[in-house]
Amino acid sequence: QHQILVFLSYQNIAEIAQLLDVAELISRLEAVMGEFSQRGAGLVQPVRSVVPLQKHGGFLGLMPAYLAHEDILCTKMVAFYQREQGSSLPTTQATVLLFDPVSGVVSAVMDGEVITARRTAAVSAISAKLLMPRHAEILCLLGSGHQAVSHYEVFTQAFTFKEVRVWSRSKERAEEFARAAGGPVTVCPSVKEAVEGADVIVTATNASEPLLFGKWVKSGAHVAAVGACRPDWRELDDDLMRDAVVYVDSREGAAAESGDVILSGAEVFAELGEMINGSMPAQRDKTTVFKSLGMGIQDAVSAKLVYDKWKSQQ
Ligand SMILES: NC(=O)C1=CN([C@@H]2O[C@H](COP(=O)(O)OP(=O)(O)OC[C@H]3O[C@@H](n4cnc5c(N)ncnc54)[C@H](O)[C@@H]3O)[C@@H](O)[C@H]2O)C=CC1
Ligand SMILES: O=C([O-])C1=[NH+]CCC1
Repeated sequence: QHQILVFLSYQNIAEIAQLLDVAELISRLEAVMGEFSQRGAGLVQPVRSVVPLQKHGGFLGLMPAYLAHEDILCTKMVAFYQREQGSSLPTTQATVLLFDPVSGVVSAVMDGEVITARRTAAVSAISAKLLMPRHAEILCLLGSGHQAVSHYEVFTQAFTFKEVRVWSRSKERAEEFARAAGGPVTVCPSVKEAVEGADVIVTATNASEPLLFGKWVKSGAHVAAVGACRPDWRELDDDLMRDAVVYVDSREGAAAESGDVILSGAEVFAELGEMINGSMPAQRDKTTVFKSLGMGIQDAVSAKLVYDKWKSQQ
């Protein structure tokens, strides 16, 4: 009898978090990103289709992927919105469907919150591992929402920093973030003060105008830019985009969706996967930007990890 895993309640979100081990996830993401950048026939992932919800200031993104070698068929549906400050509605909500690729039958329906948060931070951590200064001491997080939290968790698990800073539009939110963090976090009153001297900067905001300016960024620093996923949204200014060596998760994705890339006219140097598979170098000594947009293959390997771990416990 066919059994479908349904992980959609609040309790299930905690279960997914328990099943999705960060170290395992990083290793699976490295493998799939490296394979993606070879553009072999074994991996099918169209650029995300995005349906604008103009009336509501939102978008619905559809993110299918098929990984032939591991026979993983998956799609994520993610709704994301630009909310007024203080709105109680969530900005990002996702659901992940995993299929049996032999029959096409759905094998799992999962809430996508943990998968989206953790796999995005894990991909940023891979970029930082390859591109941040060798003796990085200061991590700076811009934003204090879901992605900022997951980046804090994954980065402090993967690396050791002497200082972690956070800046957020709302000082109260930044203070809440610092209180909830598992270690000391300095709350900074401005973006400038937060980023000055930082070795690694994560931008994880819903901004649509640049908030991080190149003139504030230390030479040689690494920026993992996670927000601004629409062609007319920005987090980074032109100076930073043009002066830094720019890496992306997918060249096609960046050309279609990244306002920071499209509007600055910056050249994309390489994909993260090209560094992983050795076809392009990691320019660690330069100032670097990793522009992340999110990919269906990342959700697919994450969902498969959760599913396999759950199955092994049945
Ligand atoms: N690259 C990727 O794979 C993914 C990217 N994202 C993007 O990451 C960003 C953050 O997502 P979440 O943490 O889930 O959202 P969230 O709503 O939990 O947090 C958003 C943060 O941005 C801040 N913010 C909102 N508008 C701002 C503005 N105009 N200027 C400065 N700060 C502002 C908020 O105060 C909050 O700290 C979003 O842009 C989202 O679309 C989300 C999922 C995956
Ligand atoms: O990859 C993803 O899930 C998203 N990227 C931008 C908004 C959601």
